[in-house]
Amino acid sequence: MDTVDAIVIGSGQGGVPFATTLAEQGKRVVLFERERFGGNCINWGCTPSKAFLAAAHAAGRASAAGVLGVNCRVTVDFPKVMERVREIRDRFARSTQSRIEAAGVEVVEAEASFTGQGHVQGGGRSFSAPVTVIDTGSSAALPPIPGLQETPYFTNHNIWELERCPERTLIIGGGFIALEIGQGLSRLGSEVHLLLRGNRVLASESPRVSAVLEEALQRDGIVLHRRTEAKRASPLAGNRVALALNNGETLEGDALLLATGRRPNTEALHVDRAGIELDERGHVRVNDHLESTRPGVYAFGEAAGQPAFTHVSWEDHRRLLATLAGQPRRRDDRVLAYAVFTEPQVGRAGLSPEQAAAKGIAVREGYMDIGNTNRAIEWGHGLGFFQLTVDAESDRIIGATLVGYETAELVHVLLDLIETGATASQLEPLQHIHPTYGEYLPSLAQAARQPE
Ligand SMILES: Cc1cc2nc3c(=O)[nH]c(=O)nc-3n(C[C@H](O)[C@H](O)[C@H](O)COP(=O)(O)OP(=O)(O)OC[C@H]3O[C@@H](n4cnc5c(N)ncnc54)[C@H](O)[C@@H]3O)c2cc1C
Ligand SMILES: NC(=O)c1ccc[n+]([C@@H]2O[C@H](COP(=O)([O-])OP(=O)(O)OC[C@H]3O[C@@H](n4cnc5c(N)ncnc54)[C@H](O)[C@@H]3O)[C@@H](O)[C@H]2O)c1
Repeated sequence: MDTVDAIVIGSGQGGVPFATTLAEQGKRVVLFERERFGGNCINWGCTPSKAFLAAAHAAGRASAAGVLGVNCRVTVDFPKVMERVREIRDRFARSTQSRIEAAGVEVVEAEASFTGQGHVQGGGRSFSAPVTVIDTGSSAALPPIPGLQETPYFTNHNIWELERCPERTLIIGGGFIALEIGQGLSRLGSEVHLLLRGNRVLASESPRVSAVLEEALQRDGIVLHRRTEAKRASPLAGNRVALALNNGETLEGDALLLATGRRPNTEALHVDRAGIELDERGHVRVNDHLESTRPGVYAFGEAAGQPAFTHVSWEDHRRLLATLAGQPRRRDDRVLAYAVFTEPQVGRAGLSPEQAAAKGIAVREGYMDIGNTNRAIEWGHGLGFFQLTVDAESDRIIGATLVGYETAELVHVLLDLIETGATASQLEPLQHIHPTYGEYLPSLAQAARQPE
């Protein structure tokens, strides 16, 4: 058993900068990784999905350019698309490994687990440290469908190995992954069917977000099956699949993608041996400062049940470094922002009106149908809206939902205004560049003005 200054389990989006920062300060740091360097985001999440969507949206935009008078015949070299996706993923994973090694972090390429004494072991090595960080992320949660284990299926983990575009893809789920990968496959030539357990896509967002996305997905030719559950999965010849549905129908496809949420990677850790508690969903139970029920053992990112976004895990590493340095930071001390990278995109920051209502905050709303604006008409973008949530009492901007072209970029304006405590009255007189989508943000603040 070896004593070091810090142990990090998992080379995810928070674990790597946490380990390298301490190592660069001269600390002895050991990092365990059981699979590929860079975790979910680089290998099976953000990086491959966004490289894939770059190709898909290029195809989608070219196919839709007829409204501009530009007629394109799109042919997709699917193997080349996927080769590029994997090359970018592999490049990012290699550069993560180089970064870890250059910082002087000791790497153990093995699965880590706790011993009864609270030490961490793996790959025939055993360590103890005053600070241990669990950054083990999550994996796809599989729906309990009879026959699934005998049926070939994809998750976000293996879909990037596809060599041929499936003629017909069945996707279970209507959340982030189903929408991004589903729209991507559709734009690259697959007939995509989304099986929604409920009545709408992105059910965690306001219904008007779902309505715009559903319209966009249907324009792409995606078939939505509402209130539809698979009762049995079966393999067919040639790696094809059949799903028996709750409405009595059977749907056959060339590929099945499961996109039904996540489960934390905490089983293999045997945390119970070290007196570290998990919550009912398997996340490491942490306090406001990301410390587990065992002093000196911390968890962040998805393993700790933080919102499942890369920038949240990354921010968690800064939160923990600051906490260890005696500064007052909490696990939720930033405004949550995120985006769905469909077309149109969904850019979100802070509270939706529904979330504000659930917290008992009285709000005013600003709303604009962005499809009718000059910019959208000039560019031929028909779909989208901008929405602003303003605290009725303080006039502060507390949330925004932007659905439209590249709104994942634009929403940062509002994120920064929320973070800095700006009011709608401060946004309203600002001057933005013409002709941009950004120039409608002051008008959005005006739309949220208190009726005189
Ligand atoms: C398809 C998809 C697309 C996504 N797109 C985006 C996006 O565009 N933007 C965004 O912000 N987020 C996105 N996400 C979410 C984002 O990828 C995750 O929230 C983020 O990677 C979580 O980081 P983490 O630090 O919690 O863990 P991870 O990045 O998952 O890292 C955990 C690491 O721990 C390792 N590990 C697990 N158990 C052990 C063990 N016992 N011993 C040793 N090593 C272990 C794993 O192998 C892994 O490398 C996407 C996710 C998916 C699935
Ligand atoms: N752009 C991004 O930042 C991005 C992209 C992809 C994923 N992510 C993160 O990863 C998380 C996981 O993505 P996801 O799409 O797997 O989860 P999700 O929570 O977004 O969606 C899960 C979907 O599966 C459905 N579902 C759940 N259990 C089911 C069952 N048993 N049968 C049928 N349907 C079922 C839900 O109704 C929902 O539609 C996201 O919540 C997000 O935080 C982020």
